[in-house]
Amino acid sequence: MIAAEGLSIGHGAQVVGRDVALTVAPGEIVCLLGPNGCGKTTLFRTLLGLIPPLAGRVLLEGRDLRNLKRAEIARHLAYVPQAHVPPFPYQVDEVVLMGRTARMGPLAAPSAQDRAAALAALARLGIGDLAGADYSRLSGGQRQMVMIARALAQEAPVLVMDEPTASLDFGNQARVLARIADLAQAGGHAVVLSTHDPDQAFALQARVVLMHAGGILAEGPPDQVLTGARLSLVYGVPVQVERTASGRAVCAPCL
Ligand SMILES: Nc1ncnc2c1ncn2[C@@H]1O[C@H](COP(=O)(O)OP(=O)(O)OP(=O)(O)O)[C@@H](O)[C@H]1O
Repeated sequence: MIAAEGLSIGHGAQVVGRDVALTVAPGEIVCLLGPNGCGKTTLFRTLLGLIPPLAGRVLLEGRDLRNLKRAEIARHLAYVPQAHVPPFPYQVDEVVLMGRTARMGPLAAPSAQDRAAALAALARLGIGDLAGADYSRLSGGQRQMVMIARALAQEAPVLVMDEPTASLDFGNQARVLARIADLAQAGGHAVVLSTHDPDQAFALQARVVLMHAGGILAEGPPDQVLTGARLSLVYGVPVQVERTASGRAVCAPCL
């Protein structure tokens, strides 16, 4: 669905990562982990075609991203940014409708079908009752759900999410993660997300891509990739991975 081959990423002359290989299939969640500044956002921006690869290529449905027009990319690939308060008081359904842009003709007004798709996306995430609400007055968790709804309205099979649980409280983190799991399992979406919390990779049973020192240090199931030794190396503090009585893995720094 989306694949990166021999990718070097970076900004101009500054190489941030080399030899990045990555594939994400329908129904799969890939969790990108790594310390601040390791290049997660740079990789996302390259996957989205916002900055060019320094080497290698990104394939979307088997086609090189460089040969695709912006609207074509948007029909396959939706980006879920971290939710911020916008400067204007948009209504929630208007924000979600923005996800339909790539499916509308140039200068076309949203059709009844576009509006229906926006409302369906909100309903699918269980927040249909927020359609008429002022987006700027929502809680952080609700805003993040609306950003996901906007991506769903785009009807793109691949979802790229930049720290979707950043700045959310404990309950909202769990709610957003549950929705993401559902989008992959029931909806068949391919999801790539970044997080600073390795426990989330276990919770989602995601495939982990652990970035370190300008490349991918390890990749695979959380049980195999997220060992105490690797997490200690990558984050520079001693980390233990322990099992709870129910068998769940918990990563904790040894303070
Ligand atoms: N627009 C830019 N121009 C030049 N260098 C940049 C630009 N954006 C990021 N960088 C540099 O690229 C490197 C990787 O940054 P990036 O934002 O991709 O890391 P990250 O893993 O997403 O970090 P964080 O976890 O803090 O969000 C850093 O050294 C950063 O300073």
